[in-house]
Amino acid sequence: MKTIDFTTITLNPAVDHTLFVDGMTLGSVNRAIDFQRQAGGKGINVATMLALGGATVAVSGFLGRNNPSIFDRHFRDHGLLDHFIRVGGETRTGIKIVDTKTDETTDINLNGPAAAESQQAELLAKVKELVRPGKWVVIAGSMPKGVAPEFIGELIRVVHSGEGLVAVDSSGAALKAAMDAGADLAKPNEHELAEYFNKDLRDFDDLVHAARSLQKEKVANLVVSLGSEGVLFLTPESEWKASAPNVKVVSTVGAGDSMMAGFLRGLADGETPEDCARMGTVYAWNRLESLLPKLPSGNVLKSQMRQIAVQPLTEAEAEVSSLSGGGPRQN
Ligand SMILES: Nc1ncnc2c1ncn2[C@@H]1O[C@H](COP(=O)(O)OP(=O)(O)OP(=O)(O)O)[C@@H](O)[C@H]1O
Ligand SMILES: O=P(O)(O)OC[C@@]1(O)O[C@H](CO)[C@@H](O)[C@@H]1O
Repeated sequence: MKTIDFTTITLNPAVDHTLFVDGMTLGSVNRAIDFQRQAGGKGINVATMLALGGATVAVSGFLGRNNPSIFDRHFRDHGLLDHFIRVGGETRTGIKIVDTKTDETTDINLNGPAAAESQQAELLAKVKELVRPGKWVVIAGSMPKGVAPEFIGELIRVVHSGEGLVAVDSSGAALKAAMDAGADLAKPNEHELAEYFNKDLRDFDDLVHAARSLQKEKVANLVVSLGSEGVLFLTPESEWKASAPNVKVVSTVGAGDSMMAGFLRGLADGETPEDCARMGTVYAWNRLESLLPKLPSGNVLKSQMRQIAVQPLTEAEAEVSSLSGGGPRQN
């Protein structure tokens, strides 16, 4: 089999329908000024950005048998190695409404087809085949019907038994199961972090405290994405905060997935944690400014890396507390 640099697993992919509306009004007729339909789902989005960066990426998970063409085309166009298990029914739709007046994106994610126990066993066998020692396997996105959150733990054990590394982007019970099973990297956003600890994170202090305790107790590499406020990256050796310069946001769909791709690319290339935070932010930045996934040439990427503001987390904490007197964050 071809060399595989990364594998991504999307248990619940989606055909994303992005609608641009100039001023959305609930309860009335709205007209879209633009529309885009593309193959999506968190693991597929991560894989696409990794492939655009030059990596060989295998994609797996569960894909509906009845509407494969948009995915077949996407995998072909990006050179993704298709190892999806086909399940009965249609891959679900994800509706993304981008309000160009407020710059807000609203997601309505539909339910996808169920994966039977035999198909889950098939996926575990497939992942066993795809794992490579020292290479990252990404498990990203929600769980489809019929799949228990603990299945993520089973996937992690298969990857670890093949000496691979696991990065997880999930939420709720699945994130808990992944933390208990010993994932090597996790990328919750601040809401998922609050949900994990079942408490409000009222200010930056609360956020940092929660991130530190998750990193110390459960996961070596913790990435906490903070939307327009940037990202935190905590490892056993160091803690960083990074943010992009002024970004002209076209859509936020897939920004977190692109960030994950950039971090993994940095880690796989043996970059410092500081440069991994830069790379993650640059990948997210490029995704935010384009409706279709894209990455610039190496030289432009390098110059973008230099524009990312990165500081030790302790420095960011001191800045925030001197600005706010330690009070609640102003978003
Ligand atoms: N408006 C913005 N301006 C600048 N950077 C942004 C903006 N929105 C997002 N980013 C960058 O993209 C990264 C990921 O965005 P965000 O935190 O929204 O993703 P997420 O919530 O993790 O995504 P997902 O829904 O895929 O889990 C952020 O950490 C930040 O670096
Ligand atoms: O329902 P999930 O699996 O949590 O998220 C699915 C999804 O919103 O995530 C991607 C963006 O991150 C989209 O391509 C896709 O529609």
